[in-house]
Amino acid sequence: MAAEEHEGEQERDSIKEKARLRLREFDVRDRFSHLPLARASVLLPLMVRAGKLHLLLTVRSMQLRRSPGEVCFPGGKSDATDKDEIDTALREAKEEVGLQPEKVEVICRLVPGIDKMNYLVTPVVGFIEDTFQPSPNPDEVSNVFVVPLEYFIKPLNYQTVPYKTSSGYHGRMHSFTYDDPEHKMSFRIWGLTAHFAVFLALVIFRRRPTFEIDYDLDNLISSSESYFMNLYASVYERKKSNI
Ligand SMILES: CC(C)(COP(=O)(O)OP(=O)(O)OC[C@H]1O[C@@H](n2cnc3c(N)ncnc32)[C@H](O)[C@@H]1OP(=O)(O)O)[C@@H](O)C(=O)NCCC(=O)NCCSC(=O)CC(=O)O
Ligand SMILES: [Mg+2]
Repeated sequence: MAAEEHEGEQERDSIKEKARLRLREFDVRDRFSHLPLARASVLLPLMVRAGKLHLLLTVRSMQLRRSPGEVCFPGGKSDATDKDEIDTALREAKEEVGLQPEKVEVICRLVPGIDKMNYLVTPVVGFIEDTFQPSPNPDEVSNVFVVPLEYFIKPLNYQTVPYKTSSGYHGRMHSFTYDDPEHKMSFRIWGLTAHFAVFLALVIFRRRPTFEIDYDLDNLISSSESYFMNLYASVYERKKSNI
């Protein structure tokens, strides 16, 4: 093996090892699995390219009823046959982009989010091979692209949108526009997907982003969990009053 190649491999291994250690500290395992909401999972697929961590994202097909044309992670609703949130994420990633489950090194589950249909959405983080070639299922996915993870703390094109959910919860929504040199296209990453990407970047880099966030960086675990619990409480109160 050539010397530079060996160096490249070592560098990649050390980037991955650092990320693994940080991510494991934030693993929530099944701590939120008992909550009485419908469930979905997404896979946050990480890979190392040119010495940097990258995140793989998809563009939803225009035919889909829910969120057509929006950028999201591979993922979907839980199926009765899924053992847990990890199973759901891996099954959906296989269906949508042809990623073989055995080619994913699952690292952890992060604090969930809640989507506009009140699904509890669990992000599952895993490493995939840097050489992975997606085969998107055209019924569900119209495009696949990768973004350097750092973009989600140091973006070139960023907007923040204040919002209020139907349950009355006030928050901040991130919106990134990423000019992808590979596709020569711009992608807009916002909402729940951007929320997960930012959190992942904060966990791994522990650096202050160039925009404002709703977490205390010095207490990221507890502040991300209280952010979620506030959101959950507002959804739950509303669900109860609708019964
Ligand atoms: C929550 C989710 C993980 C749930 O996943 P999916 O919606 O992909 O669910 P899924 O994969 O199980 O199925 C998608 C739909 O496709 C249908 N479907 C499945 N196979 C199909 C096929 N072969 N042909 C046509 N349709 C098919 C399913 O029946 C389902 O329809 P049906 O649904 O009709 O049963 C995702 O929706 C998500 O990531 N949402 C956030 C996206 C986002 O960030 N958008 C930007 C901002 S908006 C935002 O942030 C607010 C928010 O979304 O909350
Ligand atoms: Mg899906």
